[in-house]
Amino acid sequence: MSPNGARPARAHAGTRPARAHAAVDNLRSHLLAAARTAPERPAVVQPAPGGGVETVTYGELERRADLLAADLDALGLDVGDRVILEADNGADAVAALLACATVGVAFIPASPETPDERLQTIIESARPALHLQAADGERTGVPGSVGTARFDASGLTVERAPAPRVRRRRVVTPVDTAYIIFTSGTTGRPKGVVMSHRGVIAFLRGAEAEGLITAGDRVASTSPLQFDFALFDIGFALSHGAALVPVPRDRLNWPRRFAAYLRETGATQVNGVPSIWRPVLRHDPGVLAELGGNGLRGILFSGEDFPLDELRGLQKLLPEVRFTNAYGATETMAASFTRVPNPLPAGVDRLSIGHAFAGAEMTLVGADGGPVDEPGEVGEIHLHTPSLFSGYWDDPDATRRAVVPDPLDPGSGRLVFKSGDLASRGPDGELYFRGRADSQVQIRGNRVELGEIERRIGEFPGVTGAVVLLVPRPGDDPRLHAFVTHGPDAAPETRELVTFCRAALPGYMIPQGVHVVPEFPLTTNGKVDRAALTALAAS
Ligand SMILES: Nc1ncnc2c1ncn2[C@@H]1O[C@H](COS(=O)(=O)NC(=O)C[C@H](N)c2ccccc2)[C@@H](O)[C@H]1O
Repeated sequence: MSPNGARPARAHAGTRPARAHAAVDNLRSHLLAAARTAPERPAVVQPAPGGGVETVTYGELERRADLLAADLDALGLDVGDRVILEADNGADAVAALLACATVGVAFIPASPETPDERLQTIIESARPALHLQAADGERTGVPGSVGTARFDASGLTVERAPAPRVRRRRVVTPVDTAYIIFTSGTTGRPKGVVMSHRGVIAFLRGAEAEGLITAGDRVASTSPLQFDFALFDIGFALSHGAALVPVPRDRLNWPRRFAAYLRETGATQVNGVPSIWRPVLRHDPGVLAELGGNGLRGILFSGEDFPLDELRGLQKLLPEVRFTNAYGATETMAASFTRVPNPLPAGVDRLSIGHAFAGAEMTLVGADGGPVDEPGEVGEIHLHTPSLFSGYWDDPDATRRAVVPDPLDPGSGRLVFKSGDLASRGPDGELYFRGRADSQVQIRGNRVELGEIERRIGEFPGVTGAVVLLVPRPGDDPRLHAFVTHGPDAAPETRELVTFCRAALPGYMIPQGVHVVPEFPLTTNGKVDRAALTALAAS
């Protein structure tokens, strides 16, 4: 199927057919469906080059995607080749990823902030045919083995053509790779999460069934492109025929500019990790109050626990806004969307991650490999889902550890995602996140869930956030370190904090090092950077 939908004449027998771009279950056809029915509707609302905001319609987005797809096609890339797509989120980046999907090349999203050495590691691992960056991108030093090109609304400008390929494939199928996300990988080398067209589309269909937004919504996206949260936002907005509102970083960090941009673009929904709300809550809560009355009707967050006092503060400013806790991992894009009561009842001290989205199911498995059904009992989440990733790039061992035979039905041949997350069930079977399996540590022979210590410290008056780590010491027992942020009043006294912990926790769970910090360091995806804190504790 050529990009604009007409089916090419089949080549006569004996020669290879011209490349056919499948229109069935291809990310491009799924995300541009609205271009068929309402091409004049807004697809992306973003800053205009000369100031103010501009709207790119579905028809214009498709035109740009077709232009880029034809230019990519002309480079002779094979189905399955990889392309690094380095850009900030925006209409041209979306057109570029749709173009990749059209011709069947896998895009590896990177953001301009990705450090050179990390990009180098990804290039060594993924061996991409091409590095694509925006026309005004500043990346230099891409290795000679990789072609380089720039893109904008007028198409592709090739600087260094990719090496000629042997083209074995001609049809893009739903099980071909749509993208590869290289996650920071808490341990060792980054893992490339390979996601097929079919996986993403199955997930987006499940998300649509949740009825969270309609075609009239405008979804503000605050995550960098290399975080699959951004890809979720793009897919979520476009698959509903809604508008995507990418939020540039320089708007995100200034509360007044953030609020003004949301108002100016008409954003009705804001998606992001909990930390995006910290600057506005801390420095300028008033700007949010006016937002609530100006069209903002939904906030969706994901990535880590939302500190409850911050969440309550946000809800107080936005009493009419609907809060959704989205839980899941890049390996399945996500797993559940759970409505958070607004206001969160006083007695609630843990957010629910509910039930899996329509078409998926989360089951809990105990350390013994058996089912965990008792309410309150902790088990590891195993996800039964059509949105399962294809595997980790070039790492079959890691794949086998994560994609396992269903422990509750091992003979079935079915595979499930072993999430590495712990959870327990509430009275109605809804799940509560209980931390990462690898953050469950043994201290002097006792099993300790670091989250329990963080929760206790978080109850201390004035504490606004707590992160507890077990920091190894060469030749000695590891030590429990607590990092604490506090509100405007005085910093908590270490002695008082420790006494407060002793009143509720056994001796082996009492932090031995307490560090009051102005704020927590964040990863590029906006999550608390535990590795940075560990280095701080060890220093
Ligand atoms: N709502 C949560 N509460 C608490 N811990 C959480 C939560 N969402 C993840 N996590 C944690 O983050 C891990 C996954 O990290 S990740 O692979 O970088 N993916 C993400 O963080 C975002 C995720 N792909 C996503 C994208 C778009 C919509 C929803 C979800 C999970 O295994 C959990 O440990």
